[in-house]
Amino acid sequence: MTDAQGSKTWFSRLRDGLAKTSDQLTRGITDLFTKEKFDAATLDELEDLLIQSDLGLAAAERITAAVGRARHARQLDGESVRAIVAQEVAKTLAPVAIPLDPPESARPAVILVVGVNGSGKTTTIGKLAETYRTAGMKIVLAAGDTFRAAAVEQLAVWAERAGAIFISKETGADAAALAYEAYAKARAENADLLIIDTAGRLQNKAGLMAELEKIVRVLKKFDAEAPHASLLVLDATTGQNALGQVEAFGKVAGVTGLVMTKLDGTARGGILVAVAEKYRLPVHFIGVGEGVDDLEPFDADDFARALVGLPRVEKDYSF
Ligand SMILES: Nc1nc2c(ncn2[C@@H]2O[C@H](COP(=O)(O)OP(=O)(O)OP(=O)(O)O)[C@@H](O)[C@H]2O)c(=O)[nH]1
Repeated sequence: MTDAQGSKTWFSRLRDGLAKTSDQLTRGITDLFTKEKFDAATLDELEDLLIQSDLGLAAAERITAAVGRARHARQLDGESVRAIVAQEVAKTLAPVAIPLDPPESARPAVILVVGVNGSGKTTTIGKLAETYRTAGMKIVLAAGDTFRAAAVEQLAVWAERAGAIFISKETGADAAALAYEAYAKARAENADLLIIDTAGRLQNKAGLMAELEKIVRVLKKFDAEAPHASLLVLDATTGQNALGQVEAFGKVAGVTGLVMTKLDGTARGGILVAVAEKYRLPVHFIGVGEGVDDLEPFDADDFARALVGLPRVEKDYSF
C-alpha cells in the first residue's frame, strides 16, 4: 500500500512492523479453528496463545469469552476469530487512544520525556519537535541526559532539523539546573513548548528517580502545573518489564501518557494491550521502526486490526 507520493502508508508500515506478532497470532488461530472439533480445550488454547503474545490475562480471558459466545451464533473460522480478537482489543484500546495536545494556555507548555536508556526517547522527541513545529509552534529542546554526550549530540541534530532552540550543559551537569535554565530561556523567548529529555540509567535507580523528582520540583517553581505532560517511552521488546516501568516512573514523574516503540522487534506486541488494560494511561504514539515516519499517533482500530494481520477496511462481524 502506498500513498500519492509513492511512500508506504502508515497502516502498511504498522502491519509490516507488527508482523512478528500478527504472524504468530494468525498461525495459532488458524491452526486452532480449522480443527474439526471446537470445544473448551480450543478456547483454553486460544487463551494461552493470547497470553504468549503478552496481551495479559484479563484481556486474554475477555477475548476468549467473546469468541466462546460467538460460536453459539455462527460457524467460526480463523478469519472471523481474528476479527473478534481485533474488535475486543479495539474496545480496550479506544479509551486510551488520545492525542498529545500541549495546553495552549501554558507558555511554555512543558513535556518531560522519561524512560530507560535506549527505549526511544530521542526518536520520540524528534517526532514531537517535528509534529509541533509543523503546527507552527516555537520549540525549545533541553538535553537533560547530561551524562551521555552522544545523546546530547543526537538531540542537537533533531533541534536543528525542527528549527528549535537547543539547551545543553557540560557533561555531568545537574539535570535539574539544566531544566531550570531551559524553562527560563523558553519563557524569555516566548516559546510555546519546552521538551525536556531525561536520563534513563536504571542501573542507578535511586539516583535516577531522585534526579527526575528534582527536575519536576524545579519546573513547578515556575508553573505549578508543569510538566504539563510526562511521557513515558516504553520499549515493547522488554515485554512484561514495561509494566514495572510504568509503576516506577509513574511514582516519581507522574506519568500522564505513554509512547510504545519497537513494536516491530517482538512477537509479543500484545504488551500494549496489557499496559492499557492495567494502567488506563493515554497512549499517544507508537513506533514500528527506526525512522521518524515509523512513529505515529496511536489509533486503536488500526492497531487492533494490524495486530492480527487484518486489512484496515472495516468489516462488521457483529451479530
Ligand atoms: N526497530 C526499532 N528501533 C527503534 C524504534 N524506536 C527507536 N528505535 C531505535 O532504538 C535505538 C534507541 O533509540 P533512541 O531514540 O536513541 O532512544 P533513547 O531512549 O533516547 O536512548 P538513549 O539515547 O540511549 O537514552 C535507536 O537505534 C533507534 O533508532 C522502533 O520503533 N523500532
